[in-house]
Amino acid sequence: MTKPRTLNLSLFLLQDVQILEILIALLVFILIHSLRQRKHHGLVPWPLLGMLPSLVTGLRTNIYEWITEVLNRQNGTFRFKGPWFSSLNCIVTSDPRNLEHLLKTKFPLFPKGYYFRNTVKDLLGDGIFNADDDTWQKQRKTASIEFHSTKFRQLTTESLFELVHYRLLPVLESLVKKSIAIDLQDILLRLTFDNVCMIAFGVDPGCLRLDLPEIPFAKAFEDATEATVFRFVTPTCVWKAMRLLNLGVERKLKKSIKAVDEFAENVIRTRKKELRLECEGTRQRSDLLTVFMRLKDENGRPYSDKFLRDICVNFILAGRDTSSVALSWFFWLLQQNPQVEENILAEICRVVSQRKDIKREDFDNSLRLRPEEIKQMDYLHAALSEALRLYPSVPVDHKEVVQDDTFPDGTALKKGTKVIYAIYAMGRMESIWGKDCMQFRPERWLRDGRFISESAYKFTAFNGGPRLCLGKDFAYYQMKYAAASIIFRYRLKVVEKHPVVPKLALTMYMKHGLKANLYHRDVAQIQKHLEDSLK
Ligand code: HEM
Repeated sequence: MTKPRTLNLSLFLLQDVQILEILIALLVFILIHSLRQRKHHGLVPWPLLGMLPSLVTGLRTNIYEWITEVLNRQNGTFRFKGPWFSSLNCIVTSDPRNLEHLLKTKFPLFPKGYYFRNTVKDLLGDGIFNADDDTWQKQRKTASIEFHSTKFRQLTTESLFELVHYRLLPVLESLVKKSIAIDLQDILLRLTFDNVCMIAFGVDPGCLRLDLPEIPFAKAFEDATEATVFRFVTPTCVWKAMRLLNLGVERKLKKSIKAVDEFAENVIRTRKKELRLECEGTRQRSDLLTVFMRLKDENGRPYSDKFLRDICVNFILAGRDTSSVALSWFFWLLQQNPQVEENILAEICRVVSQRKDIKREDFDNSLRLRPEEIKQMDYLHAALSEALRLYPSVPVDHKEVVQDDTFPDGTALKKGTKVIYAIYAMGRMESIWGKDCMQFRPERWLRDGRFISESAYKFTAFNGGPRLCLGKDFAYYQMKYAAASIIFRYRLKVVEKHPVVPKLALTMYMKHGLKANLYHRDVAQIQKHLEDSLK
């Protein structure tokens, strides 16, 4: 009677041992496989999951630092393998030779592509950031003519002057008087939002006011970009299912897009009304939205409200977030590099002291910088470029391969491959910027005191080739004007222990803003620079 039981037990143990052996063999196989793969790709590809576990580690820390570290180990290019069920496979590169190939030499082979368009379509629609081919070309041409017109330049100079002197500085002054710590990023976002609306749609939304009003649109816009970025790190089938079932992040996205749409629709409705009045003989307008409203599509019909909505949303994204987050990182870097701030102050005093009939007493709070003076500020231009090198407003960008090709570094590219170019990582590579690549050193941009620009394929903060940022000149002018006006009057001190980290979004916001106290600039400090300038 005991025999069969012993047999059963032996059989059971034997089975157990076999399972254990199989498991050990499998583990050894995975380990060897992973180590071999790691040699090739720098990241461990797990069966079924691909390199997803490594990506998750990156997402839990600082994703941009993680990409930089992997790219540094892999000489500037690596192939990311996602799980078998996902659409995360892509090539990530920071090699300037590849960038030139991608953005200029073989530009037609690398559109934004179906995957990108599909992922951001709910938010950006067919707007310029999300368009290829004819749709892109038409918007680019129209916007380019407008951006380079004298009228537009005049409009941008005047609107910025008004915003800085009648809104930004009074708001800062009132906060200084009340000794209240401010979120500088929030204030700058308000400034650039009002500014882009004024130049792109001729509308002043009045975000930057003394009472710093709650702007539901701004919150909705931030939530929408954040949720859209989440789609890039989620398998397509998963986010599509979540969208269908209206769950989690997708639910939030839908809600925030609704608020964004309402804002854009309101702008379009108001403008249409104004255009009708214009026909009846009131004042003429010539902002970007009006220009598009006067155009006809390929069927000779006016553009649809949906397309006009896309144009609005894309220009807000282009003009609002980029300059304000760049300025926030710039002020954060100044805090750690007080000598750079001192040099900027010295430059402002030197440039202004060249005015005819300038008197010492003119160097006070009422001083208003002039456009031609802003253009002479090469050191400030260099310092902003240096901030954008280390903290590019668009930290990564995306293209898709439409025909088999090979990168100059030898990487084979199959049709349909997604290519990520890591702009943040490019700014921090020793191979591109030298041993001091991590230092904030505006001098690297100067020769004999004059600003010298870098190749767009090394310094890709404004993109390059046919899709070079259309607002680059305006952005520099805007950032220089706002920065110089603030630095001349105030000293900034970031609140102690305030965490400064990037947020995962389409543009590189500071996750917790930039909480700081402002103090009036010491008059003696200004007078000293003035004495030096007048020597
Ligand atoms: C520091 C400020 C800025 C930075 C770093 C910046 C950066 C960029 C980048 C990286 C792109 C390429 C995006 C892509 O194709 O995926 C881009 C495109 C563009 N930018 Fe800017 N930008 C800035 C400010 C502005 C401003 C203020 C405007 C307008 C008011 C503007 C208008 C545009 C437009 C219209 C495009 C689309 C160009 C195209 O696809 O043909 N940008 N910008």
